[in-house]
Formats: sequence, structure tokens, C-alpha cells
Amino acid sequence: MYQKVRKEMEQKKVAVLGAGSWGTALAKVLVENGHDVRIWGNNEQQLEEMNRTHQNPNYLPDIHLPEGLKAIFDLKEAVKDVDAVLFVVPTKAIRPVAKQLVEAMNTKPIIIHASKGLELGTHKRLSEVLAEEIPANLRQEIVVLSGPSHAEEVAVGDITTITSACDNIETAEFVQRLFTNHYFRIYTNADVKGVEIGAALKNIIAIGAGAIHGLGYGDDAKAALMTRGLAEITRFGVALGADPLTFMGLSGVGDLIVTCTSVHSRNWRCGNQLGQGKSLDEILDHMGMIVEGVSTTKAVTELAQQLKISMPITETIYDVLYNGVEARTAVENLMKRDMRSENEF
Ligand SMILES: NC(=O)C1=CN([C@@H]2O[C@H](COP(=O)(O)OP(=O)(O)OC[C@H]3O[C@@H](n4cnc5c(N)ncnc54)[C@H](O)[C@@H]3O)[C@@H](O)[C@H]2O)C=CC1
Ligand SMILES: O=C(CO)COP(=O)(O)O
Repeated sequence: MYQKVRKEMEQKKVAVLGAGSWGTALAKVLVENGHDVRIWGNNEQQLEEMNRTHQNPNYLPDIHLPEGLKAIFDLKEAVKDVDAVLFVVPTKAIRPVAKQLVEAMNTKPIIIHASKGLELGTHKRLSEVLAEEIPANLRQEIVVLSGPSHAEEVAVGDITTITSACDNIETAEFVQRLFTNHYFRIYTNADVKGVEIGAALKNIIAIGAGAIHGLGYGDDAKAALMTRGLAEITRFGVALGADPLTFMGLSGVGDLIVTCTSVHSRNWRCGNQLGQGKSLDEILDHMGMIVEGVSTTKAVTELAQQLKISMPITETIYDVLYNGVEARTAVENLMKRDMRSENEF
């Protein structure tokens, strides 16, 4: 039987790039695990306030951050001598921040990312974007950290399990040891593609689940959307070469469940307000945080059309987000589709 003994890890130096809700929650875990952690962001005033008050009120209100967490605005200083760099900026900022990082690094760190999306325009996964921007001779492997996890729950030490994915399982295990503690349990996975696709696409389905709720449909409708959403995510992932089993795991069905059912989810909240009749612009203006599913819906719809992958739910959500189709009409249209077998791929 596969079993691994838990070993203490010596202190590592880690830079967290992105001082929003998830970056702050993950930085807190790392400090609690005894590591030397610097968090970097693009808002100097916010970082100064974090150092002064040990809080990040716009993203994680009422959370006291460990005194050991250093918020640093100068990227060169933030990444000085680090063993690992963790990207937790929104998808659209991954490439520009990676370009800045290349100019700032003085070590050859492991690169980790915990963001969820596909790049608009190129349709690339985020580990592909990072590999393009950070030459292999300037870094170790790239690891994806992903799974059902809301910053609000991790920040209060509620139980959470996620996945550390890398082609090189030893590097995935390094990241597993870096983050694991009594409330945060990390599993490893070698299917980077599947983990990133599950993470990105569940946000689309969560917008749909929120809309179903906002429209007043019941639990049967929610279960239908999540189940057929998972079928669609799996179809897309397998067409791109992912292992279908990955979608049964934490970064597949696990993340789909939490994002489609939690009031913490920004994607679910966005969908819920769409269902209640608000406009997308109005919703995004008031959210104050990233809603990744909006741009991921566009990237996935475009790529699925190019590759001729059937994605009826994603295309329907695209119509609501980008073509002004009313959410109720969109649901009715989905119900009028031709009859088919459940197991048709
Ligand atoms: N919040 C959560 O519970 C979770 C979020 N994620 C993923 O993590 C990523 C980040 O999400 P959140 O932290 O929730 O977003 P957020 O909206 O709370 O914060 C994003 C942060 O990134 C900063 N930022 C934006 N562009 C930047 C740039 N060019 N340079 C530097 N900083 C920049 C913003 O100022 C903000 O501080 C997303 O891809 C999200 O899907 C993944 C798991 C859980
Ligand atoms: O990825 C998440 C949960 O695993 C966070 O979801 P939201 O971005 O919808 O808040």
C-alpha cells in the first residue's frame, strides 16, 4: 500500500505574488508552517497597511494575519534568495507578472501557481504561460496548486484538501510538504493538464449554478447542471489529452461542488445576480474581486469551437454573458436540445 511518513520540513523562503484573498490566505498557511514568507502586490498603500495592521480588510475582513508575514512592494526585494515563488494573481496578470519576475529573480526557484483560468487570446493553460515566460534555465519545475478551497475558510483554519500537480512527482511532493498542516491537506497528482482544466472550467459551471439559483429553480436543476457540467468539463479535458480520472478528484468534481454551492464563490454570486436580472457590468463593478469564469467562458467557447468539442452549457453561459440572452431563456433553450444518451461523448 502507498504510504508516506510525514516529515518536518526545514524553513523555506517563499514569495507570494498577489495580495488578494487567495494569496493572503495561502501566505498565512505558509507562515503558520514556519516558512519565511513575503507577499507582493501592485498596491503599495495596501501592502503598507498590511504591515502596519496585520489585516487585509478589502479581501479578508476580520482575519488577523501573522506578524511574520512581510508585505513588500519591490518585486526584486520580495523574491530575493527565495526557494519558491507562488503566483496567485488573476489569470490575465500571470503573463505580465511572469515577465516582471524574470527581471527580478536572483535564484532558480520552484514556480507554483494557484490561479484558475485559461489565457484569453492564446487559450493556454497557466503553467504553459509561465513556461513560456520564465526560461527553464532560470527556474525549477512548475507546480499547480488547485482544488476546493475558499480563502475565507482556509484563513480561519477550516479543513481544506487540495492538489499539488507536477510532471515531476518529487517536486509535487515538495509543495505538498510545504503547505500541509493539521487543517490543510495536500494530495499529489501528475496530471497537470487535467488539474488546470478542471480548475478553470468549474468556474463557468458555477456561474450557471448561481444563475439557476437566482432564477428560483430547485435542487434538481442544480444537480442536473453540475452533473452535465462535469460531463462537459471531462469531454473538453479528454479532448485536450487529460486523464478522465482527474475530473473525479479534488480539482474536478471536488472544486465543482464547492464553487457551485458556496456563497463564498464570486463566480456563483455573479451567476446568482445575473439570474436575478442584474447586468454583468453592474455585477462586476460591485464585486471588488476577480470573477475568473467570465473570461474563461470566452476562452473555452472559442477553443471548443475551434476543436469541435460539444459544450452546450458553456455556450449557453457565453450567450448570457456576451450576447445579451436572458438567463431564463438560456435555461429554456438548454432544455429544448435534441434528446441524447447520457454516456454519449
Ligand atoms: N479566493 C479564493 O478563494 C480562491 C482563488 N483562486 C484563484 O486565485 C486567483 C486570484 O484570486 P483571488 O486572490 O481570489 O483574487 P482577488 O480579486 O481577491 O485578488 C487579486 C489580487 O491580484 C492583484 N492583481 C491584479 N493584477 C495584478 C498585477 N498585474 N500585478 C500584481 N497584482 C495584481 C489585485 O490587486 C488583487 O490584490 C484567481 O485565479 C482565482 O481563481 C483559487 C482558489 C481559491
Ligand atoms: O476556486 C475557488 C474555490 O475552489 C474560488 O471560487 P471563486 O473564484 O468563484 O470564489
